[in-house]
Amino acid sequence: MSRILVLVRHGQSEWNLLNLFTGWKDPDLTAQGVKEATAAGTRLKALGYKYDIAYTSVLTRAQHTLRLILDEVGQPGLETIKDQALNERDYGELTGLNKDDARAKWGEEQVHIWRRSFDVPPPGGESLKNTAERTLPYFNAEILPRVLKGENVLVAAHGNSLRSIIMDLEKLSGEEIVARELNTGEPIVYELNEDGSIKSKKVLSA
Ligand SMILES: O=C(O)[C@H](O)COP(=O)(O)O
Repeated sequence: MSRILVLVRHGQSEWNLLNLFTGWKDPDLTAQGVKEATAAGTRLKALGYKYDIAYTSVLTRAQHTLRLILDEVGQPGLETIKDQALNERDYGELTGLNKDDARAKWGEEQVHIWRRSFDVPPPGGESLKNTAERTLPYFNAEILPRVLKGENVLVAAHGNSLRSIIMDLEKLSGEEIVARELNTGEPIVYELNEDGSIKSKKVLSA
């Protein structure tokens, strides 16, 4: 029984490239993002796992990343569940703004607080804590039980929706998780014990 859980942030998106706050907006991958997702699939393929189910958000960049990975691992038809619980954190009024312009307007420190504090939401948006309040009930009800019964599960999602899940899995504090940066298209492969604790973890870096 292998109990593999793979978490992967989408490849570079058009708005990542433009340095815009993205949140629930729906840009697709750039050519670079397509390469990153394909390379993530190649690295996963080398591990040799077969997956039982995949989960993704309702946003194009995560779904496209997942499709490219599934093609690479030779499971293009894998059952996939799309749910908005896995969407990126809603960036509220920052959505669509350039991150450097936002720093110029509100100051480096304030923008850093909005991006990386645990519980201070950007105006009209979600903090990481708010994000966890929707991702974790979904993860714990739908995804984790499948891994614990011995299935291999692939999740393609977003920087902050995955941070909230990693915080819970790795039992990190709010401070520890906001310091964790997730690279685009970089799979994190967990093997879990029967009780949900981590048996092993590998980050498949480029
Ligand atoms: O929504 C976004 O802009 C990014 O996907 C994540 O942004 P962050 O690194 O500012 O949290």
